[in-house]
Amino acid sequence: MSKKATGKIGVLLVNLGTPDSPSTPDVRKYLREFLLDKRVIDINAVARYALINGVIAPFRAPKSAKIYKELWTERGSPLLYHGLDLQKKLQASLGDRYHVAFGMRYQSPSIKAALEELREQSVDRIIVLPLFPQYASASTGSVQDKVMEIVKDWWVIPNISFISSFCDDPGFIKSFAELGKQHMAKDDYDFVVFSYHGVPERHVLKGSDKGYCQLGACCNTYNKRNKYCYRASCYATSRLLAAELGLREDQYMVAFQSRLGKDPWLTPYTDFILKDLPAKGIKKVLAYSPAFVADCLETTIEVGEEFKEMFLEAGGEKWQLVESLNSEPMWVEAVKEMVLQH
Ligand SMILES: C=CC1=C(C)c2cc3[nH]c(cc4nc(cc5[nH]c(cc1n2)c(C)c5CCC(=O)O)C(CCC(=O)O)=C4C)c(C)c3C=C
Ligand SMILES: [Fe+2]
Ligand SMILES: [Fe+2]
Repeated sequence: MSKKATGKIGVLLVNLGTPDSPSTPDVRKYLREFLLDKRVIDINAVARYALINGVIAPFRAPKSAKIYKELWTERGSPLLYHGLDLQKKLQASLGDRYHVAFGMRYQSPSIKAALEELREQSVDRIIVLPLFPQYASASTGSVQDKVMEIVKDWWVIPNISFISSFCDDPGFIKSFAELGKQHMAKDDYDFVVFSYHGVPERHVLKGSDKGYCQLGACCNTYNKRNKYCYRASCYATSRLLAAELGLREDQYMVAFQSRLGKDPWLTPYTDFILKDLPAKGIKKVLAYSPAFVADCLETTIEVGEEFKEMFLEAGGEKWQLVESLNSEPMWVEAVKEMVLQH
């Protein structure tokens, strides 16, 4: 009797990317690659190059380099070492039938090198998991774009599938809720802020299914029509986390951070709303950053330090960041389950 040939399954974990070092030239190199991506800055190529060369490279890069220096540790950038830790632990948990590789959309290790590593292992098929819970063209879409650009040149193209969104994945929600509960067990909080990385409103409207998403009540449910709407996905994650944490609707809020440029981005802006909270009697806030599954500049510095300072200055008493999932055992098991179920 013939035995069906079954080889290894490749798993490719991808995160956004980070500079190779916090020096200004390395940060500039990173920002250039990142912001020249037409899925990130979706304006015409001439204007995009002018923006990068005229503003980002000379002015933004040295400012960002200062912040990266604060973030940097002995192991380097957290986004990178948490990714490598997750890769190792997931490999150990999945065992020999799988080969787990890790790549970054920008800078290193590259997606190309990670895909070559999988090719070297003669994998039968590849499951790509962009490490962004909520689908956005600027994050998940860009990873999909890059993977396809690379494999289209291979002579033999393996079966490739993408886990494009996991904003409502039970393991993701449970693991993140557990981290919040640990803080709630140690102190009483008045309020929870779910602060997501923002995107320009235009990005959401461009991805809208035949005009379904209008930046309003359309995001109050998560359904077939808005499955890939970033805003709807952020609200879906928040509702599920709130339910798991036992929060009433008046005990939490969804907001968006990290605007760039003058176009309207998703509102409300976190840095605006947090200043109004103390006057409403909200003095102790637990802050989640659920657009990220690894700590990085956006969580540790922006939410954990900058927003904290603003909140305390506005009369707040405590602002506590819920650290990210990183390579927490519950999260490793949740990722394993996503891969096995896929
Ligand atoms: C959640 C996923 C992300 C989306 C969506 C996203 C969109 C997006 N980002 C910028 C501009 C910047 N983002 C920066 C940092 C950064 N962004 C993400 C993820 C998403 N971005 C991560 C994980 C990080 C942190 C990386 C790290 O090294 O720790 C930065 C650089 C930092 C800075 O200079 O402030 C910029 C710039 C745009 C324009 C955009 C969508 C249009
Ligand atoms: Fe970003
Ligand atoms: Fe919507």
